[in-house]
Amino acid sequence: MKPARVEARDLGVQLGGRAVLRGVSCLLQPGWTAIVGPNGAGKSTLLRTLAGLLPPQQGDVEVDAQSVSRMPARDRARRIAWLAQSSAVTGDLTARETVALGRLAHLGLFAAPTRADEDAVDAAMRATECEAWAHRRLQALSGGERQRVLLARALATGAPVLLLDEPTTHLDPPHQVALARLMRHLAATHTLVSVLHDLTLALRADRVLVLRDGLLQADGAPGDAGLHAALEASFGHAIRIDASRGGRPVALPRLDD
Ligand SMILES: Nc1ncnc2c1ncn2[C@@H]1O[C@H](COP(=O)(O)OP(=O)(O)OP(=O)(O)O)[C@@H](O)[C@H]1O
Repeated sequence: MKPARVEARDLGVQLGGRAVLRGVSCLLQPGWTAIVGPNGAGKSTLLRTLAGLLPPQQGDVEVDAQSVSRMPARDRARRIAWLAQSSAVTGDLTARETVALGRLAHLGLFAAPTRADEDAVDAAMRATECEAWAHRRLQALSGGERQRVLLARALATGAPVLLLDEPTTHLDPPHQVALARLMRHLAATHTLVSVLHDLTLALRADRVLVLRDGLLQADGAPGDAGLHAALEASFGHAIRIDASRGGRPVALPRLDD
């Protein structure tokens, strides 16, 4: 799979009469980019706009120099996979049937899944460790189990661009660690973008974008002093970035001072 390059230029999005994104530009290269920022900063809106699900009133998004807004839906689905922040679950599908939906854009009309489609579904379920519930109904799974199935559906698409909105939501600590490892692994072959609230996890990405009030405040590598300053400014006095531990920066909550 050839990793893709995603370019957002001067994005402006208004929702309910409010400017939610204001002139956001960024170039997302193969590797792992984390998007962080306070609640309501516009992170999910940016991800939906990058995915081509929300047409911006201003600016454009291109994947490998092709505008996502003009891309046929099937092409878009093969190139960009999106994991929503909270997915409403309806219907009676099993976990495996849900993951198999990720292959839809690869199937011809009325065509049965090929061996390659079945293998892609199995591999995605193994990657997020959800094979054990393959035949259970999605609706009957816990929040964390369901999140892993929905992540597997995104992986099963085989899309080079993965846009994950708060993928660690509902996951227990061991599965948060497993997901962090998976994201590092996927970053070698994908353009992976994840919205995260866990700043220490975000500082494991190759690059971190800080969004506040719809404006891009910083775009830097985890070691950049400018990025640390933007994080501390964006989250007020609630956090402190400590760059000294084991050579990797960590975000510490200020509980006692
Ligand atoms: N459909 C909508 N109509 C009006 N306003 C909206 C709509 N969707 C989102 N907003 C507003 O846009 C702003 C940005 O929302 P968004 O979900 O992108 O924020 P976020 O950074 O992802 O927040 P969080 O960390 O809380 O998930 C918020 O103020 C939100 O209330």
